[in-house]
Amino acid sequence: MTAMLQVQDLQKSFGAKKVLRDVSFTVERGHIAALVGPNGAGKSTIMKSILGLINTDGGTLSVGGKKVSITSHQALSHVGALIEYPGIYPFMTGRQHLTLFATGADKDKRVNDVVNALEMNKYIDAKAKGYSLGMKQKLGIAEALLNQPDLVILDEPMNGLDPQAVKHLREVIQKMAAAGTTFLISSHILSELEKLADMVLILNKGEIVSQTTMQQMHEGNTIVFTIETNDDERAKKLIAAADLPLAPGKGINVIEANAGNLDAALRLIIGADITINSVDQVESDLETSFLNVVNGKEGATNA
Ligand SMILES: Nc1ncnc2c1ncn2[C@@H]1O[C@H](COP(=O)(O)OP(=O)(O)OP(=O)(O)O)[C@@H](O)[C@H]1O
Repeated sequence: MTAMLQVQDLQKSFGAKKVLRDVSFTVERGHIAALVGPNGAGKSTIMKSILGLINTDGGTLSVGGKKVSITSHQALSHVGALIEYPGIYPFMTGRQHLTLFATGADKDKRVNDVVNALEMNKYIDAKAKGYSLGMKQKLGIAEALLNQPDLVILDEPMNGLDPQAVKHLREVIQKMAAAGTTFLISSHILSELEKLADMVLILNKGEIVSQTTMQQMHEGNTIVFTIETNDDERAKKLIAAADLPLAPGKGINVIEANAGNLDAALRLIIGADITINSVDQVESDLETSFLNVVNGKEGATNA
């Protein structure tokens, strides 16, 4: 089956600065891909390239099997997007904005559906000049989702949204994905992307350094146990002397790279008559994996 989004060897420089280096990835229909990376990594540049908003220096981009470029936009007729800040006209109501962008035979129904889905009824008929940051952001998202797109590209969609709205947006996106819509989403809120996406692309300095499913990311995570004792200093020395791997930090953080490391550490501590107060498994999450990959502590895993 043709991938919904295919990016192949994408290159982009701004003047002498190389911003994207051979970026390649594929997102299949109905999947939610998270694009994560430090500030300036090139996330928005990738998104703008896919949307044919900027010239690229090399590579190919295709949506639903059709090529996209700055001069060829036909493939984008079924793509919704929110890049950076939503364009808002202060003296128009939210509903007027949506009606302006709605396509298809029953525009009013499309507008009502998206307003209901994103719970914007209370303010949709007020002028946008009175909207809060979060309300404007939701209007921008509503525009992106309005026309039943096949592919949706959202750059930092959670910006300005309260936790309730973030949760609600997640549910709307997952429901649309289950019905076949494909998403490419960037965000700095990694904990949210972790709940939302099923695929993770980590971008660093214009290169995809890791491309994996969310499940593989979890499975590949290192498990760390933190042990608290009545004599951490002595316990730590014993563990280090036995060559058991310790993660940096103040407490005793044993890395369970091989099964049995925790057992061995606990035996050493008990054997030395040191009292164990607690043993906790440190939550391993997307943030840890992200930091590891970006800081070069892990090799790239290509799914
Ligand atoms: N129009 C432009 N002219 C010159 N340089 C640009 C332009 N747009 C982006 N850049 C540069 O390209 C690099 C990547 O920018 P981009 O906005 O794609 O990063 P990002 O990953 O989206 O960052 P952030 O997380 O901060 O939004 C940055 O160094 C940025 O300064």
